[in-house]
Amino acid sequence: MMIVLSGAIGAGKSSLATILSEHLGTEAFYEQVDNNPVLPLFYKDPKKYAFLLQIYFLNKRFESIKKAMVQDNNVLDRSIYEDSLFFHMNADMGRATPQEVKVYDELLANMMQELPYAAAKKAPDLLVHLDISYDTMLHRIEKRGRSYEQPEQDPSLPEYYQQLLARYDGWYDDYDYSPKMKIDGDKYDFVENPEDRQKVLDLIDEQLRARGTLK
Ligand SMILES: Nc1ncnc2c1ncn2[C@@H]1O[C@H](COP(=O)(O)OP(=O)(O)OP(=O)(O)O)[C@@H](O)[C@H]1O
Ligand SMILES: Nc1nc(=O)c2ncn([C@H]3C[C@H](O)[C@@H](CO)O3)c2[nH]1
Repeated sequence: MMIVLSGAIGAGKSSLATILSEHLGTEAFYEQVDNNPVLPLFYKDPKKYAFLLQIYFLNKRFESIKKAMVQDNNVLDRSIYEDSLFFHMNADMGRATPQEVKVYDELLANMMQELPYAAAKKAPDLLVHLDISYDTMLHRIEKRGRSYEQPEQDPSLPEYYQQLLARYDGWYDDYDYSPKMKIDGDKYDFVENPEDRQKVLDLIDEQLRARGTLK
């Protein structure tokens, strides 16, 4: 069983990946963040580092999907499809050249052809999208405390975060690579509240059962 989690910055993907993989007895594969040497550079100088960061993420994402595919059962913290959302938004903000966008899009398409699920041999069984409001996003970013993500470091970050959330709405509506479901990340505190955690797990189990993925 392959489950993919999606959602904006601080939506709770890593937290839910841990909870869900423990619940299902599967393995969690996390996005490389704290050991990512390019991410702090990007936040300091997005124009200079947007393309390099994107290549870094694409490479790591591909590596982690390849590892995940070896196991039959896994939970992936963020999908490869969202990387492109980030990059195109940054490009529209003037942080990547049209040539960089072309190279990235072609490389992504090439790499996707190598993924079994891209070839429709094995799509994810379910995409679980964590939907959060702007206020929740800021609160969670503060709570987690990565210094380079804090709005005090850069007054343009609130606008960046708002744009990202707006793009995610359209992205989820258009996503059609696999079955999908949304979880209200404002409503359910699955990190601190055991009752909320159980409700979220029940909602996901229900979707997996309806599709015969979970008996
Ligand atoms: N549903 C929730 N209720 C309360 N707190 C939450 C919830 N989800 C996440 N958090 C808290 O918000 C912070 C961010 O969560 P997490 O790192 O899981 O998000 P993420 O989606 O993986 O973020 P990113 O994409 O930036 O890596 C953490 O401090 C976590 O404890
Ligand atoms: N520019 C850019 N492109 C991506 O593909 C991408 N994927 C994640 N991130 C940033 C968001 C969080 O700060 C942090 C953790 O998700 O990494 C990205 N940033």
